[in-house]
Amino acid sequence: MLMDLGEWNSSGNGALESAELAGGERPLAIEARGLVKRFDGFTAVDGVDLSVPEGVIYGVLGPNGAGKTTTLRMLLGIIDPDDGVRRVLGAERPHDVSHLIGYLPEERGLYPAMKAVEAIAFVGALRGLPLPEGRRRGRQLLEEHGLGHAADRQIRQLSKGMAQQVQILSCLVHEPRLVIFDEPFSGLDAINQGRLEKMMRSLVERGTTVIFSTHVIAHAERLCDRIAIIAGGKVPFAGPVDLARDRIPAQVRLETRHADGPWRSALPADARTERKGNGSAYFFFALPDGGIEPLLRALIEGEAGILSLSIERAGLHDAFVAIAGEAAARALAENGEEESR
Ligand SMILES: Nc1ncnc2c1ncn2[C@@H]1O[C@H](COP(=O)(O)OP(=O)(O)OP(=O)(O)O)[C@@H](O)[C@H]1O
Repeated sequence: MLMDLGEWNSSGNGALESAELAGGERPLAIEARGLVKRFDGFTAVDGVDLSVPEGVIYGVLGPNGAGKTTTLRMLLGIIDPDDGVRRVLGAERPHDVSHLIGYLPEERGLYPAMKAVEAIAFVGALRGLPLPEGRRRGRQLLEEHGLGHAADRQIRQLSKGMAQQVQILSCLVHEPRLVIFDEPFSGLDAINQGRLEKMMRSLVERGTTVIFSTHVIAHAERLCDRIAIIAGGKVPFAGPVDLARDRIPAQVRLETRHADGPWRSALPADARTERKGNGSAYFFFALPDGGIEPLLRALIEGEAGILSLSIERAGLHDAFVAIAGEAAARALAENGEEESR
């Protein structure tokens, strides 16, 4: 049964998460609680909570089949959830605010016979923008993004990447407050990926909220203020990128003049060792829970001869693999249990 957000918030637990994850006083562009979607008995999305503050770039990360597109479609009102609630730009029915939203679907496609500028104006018209204004803005957008030469060419005459860029611009022509891009980088070359990143940043500078899904973590790491990781239809992590990186310990790389000594007992038992010919050694291990200071003390007192020491925080890629991998394995095990019942 669907509940409303007020009801959900008063349950306590969710209100806490919402305040924690939304970051300060910013109003939320999107608030979703307990979204569930089933297809023929298969649960594709299984209780997704999302809080996206206005004016940020928010990444929805997940492996193939994780439930990203299904979640985005529920937020847009393209499909309805079987359970849970969502509020988009303050509206409980996403269709009421569709004129404020731009959307790039995972399946690309503009009418092949349309000219680029007409295609942009057409998408704008679907969002309530008068066609002549759509044509004017469309031409301007194409010029601004280095595609002025393509304005009067049919979509079928453009390369796949160019057509995708035109479609991305069509999402912006009505100057939406919220843009949802499903896998916007796939199909673009490295130069155009860079341009798209720049465009996303400038949208946010103007106050637009940008949500995009991806399985290319580097884009999210460069762009996002906040992310949600979806795996197996659930959200094992939602929040600031740094918080995700902190989910796995930093890696320590230590080089000592001596390879052995009583100080070795201060190193984690699973430290990987590489001995060098001159008697010195490298050690690689996860930063211990107690931090580096107790270890440093032992190394200094034991005269290990520290030659170099670096502590590297985990990248988002490694954090993603750990968080998503664990969640996907859990979902698989739960599904197996359900099937065997
Ligand atoms: N209309 C549908 N009918 C049946 N199953 C569906 C439908 N849409 C999605 N699914 C299933 O739901 C699961 C989640 O799909 P979804 O497209 O949301 O994943 P995704 O995270 O976007 O994946 P990808 O990164 O591969 O695009 C998949 O197992 C998919 O097969």
